[in-house]
Amino acid sequence: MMNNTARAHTNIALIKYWGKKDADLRLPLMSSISMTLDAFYTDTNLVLDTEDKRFYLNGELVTGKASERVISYVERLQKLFHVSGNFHVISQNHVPTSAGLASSSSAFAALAASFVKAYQLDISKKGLSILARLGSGSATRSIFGGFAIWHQGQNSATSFGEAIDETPEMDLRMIAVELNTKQKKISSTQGMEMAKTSPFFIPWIHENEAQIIDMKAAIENNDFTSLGELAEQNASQMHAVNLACETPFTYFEPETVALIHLVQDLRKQGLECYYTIDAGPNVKILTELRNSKEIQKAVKQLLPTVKIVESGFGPGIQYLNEQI
Ligand SMILES: Nc1ncnc2c1ncn2[C@@H]1O[C@H](COP(=O)(O)OP(=O)(O)OP(=O)(O)O)[C@@H](O)[C@H]1O
Ligand SMILES: C[C@@](O)(CCOP(=O)(O)OP(=O)(O)O)CC(=O)O
Repeated sequence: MMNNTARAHTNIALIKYWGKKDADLRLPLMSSISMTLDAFYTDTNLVLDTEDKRFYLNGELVTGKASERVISYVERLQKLFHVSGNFHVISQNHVPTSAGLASSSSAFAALAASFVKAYQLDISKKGLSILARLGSGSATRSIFGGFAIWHQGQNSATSFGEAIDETPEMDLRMIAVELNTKQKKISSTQGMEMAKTSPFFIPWIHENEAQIIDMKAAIENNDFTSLGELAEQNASQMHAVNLACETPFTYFEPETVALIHLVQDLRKQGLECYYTIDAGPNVKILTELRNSKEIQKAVKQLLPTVKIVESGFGPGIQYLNEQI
């Protein structure tokens, strides 16, 4: 049996994607910039010519909505490339699923890559990023390591991810504080639709262009302080949009807010760090290597039971061994 296993690492957006202009094509209303992480990843093998269509995640058969999303995604790619047949998607998440730790970014990047391998298609990384986008927007950026940008584009052909710097020199660590890794109630797809009802949604989109320019400059200049300040501001704005919706909602839990205060306090004490938060309660703290251990100690003191995972820059898409 051919092994088509692809490994994709998750990425965390520093300038976030939160809003679509075309839901079916997953065309965003803004560009986004991310850091690919080495600590979290997904391995996915698309097995062809099976008796039926199935999705296995972490060794268990998945049914219902989560399975439909994955199966209909593969069917969509099959149509695009004029191929057909049954398949099994066999995937392992080395990241908590649906908890705002970007499992969908690594999931659909790995699945798109495995599809391309299974059907022996000759696709560039840019093309692969476009295919990944059809599964989950943030997956466009997980094709690349280091820092990546997703250009919002005008249509499917112009909305793709690109590497900014795959082997950055910046001393940047991301400390993921896993408060709660239960599946969230409002998926990212739902959350960003609801966000459109917020009076802050249009201003949020307008801020994006300048933030992208500034974040690119911070990366180019190896400027951790500017990167952290911008990332924190951008994440806070995204969560403010959600709180002001017609039906207000938030992904924050009490511990999320406690960690925001902790980061601010540590900064006052001279330990430079910043937070970013995605569609879930978990907090990611941006810092430099020299302060990382002390910050983790402070988090443990405040919340002794949480799991903490430190991450550096991860690589782009990879294929695992050829034969099994
Ligand atoms: N390994 C996998 N293979 C295929 N689909 C997966 C895999 N892991 C997660 N998914 C699917 O990805 C989606 C998770 O996206 P969702 O937006 O809810 O959560 P998330 O993990 O917080 O990701 P993000 O932070 O990118 O929003 C779910 O539909 C889930 O079933
Ligand atoms: C807050 C975010 O993590 C939202 C990610 O949203 P998804 O990429 O999961 O959304 P869909 O395209 O609907 O699948 C910000 C980001 O990663 O840019």
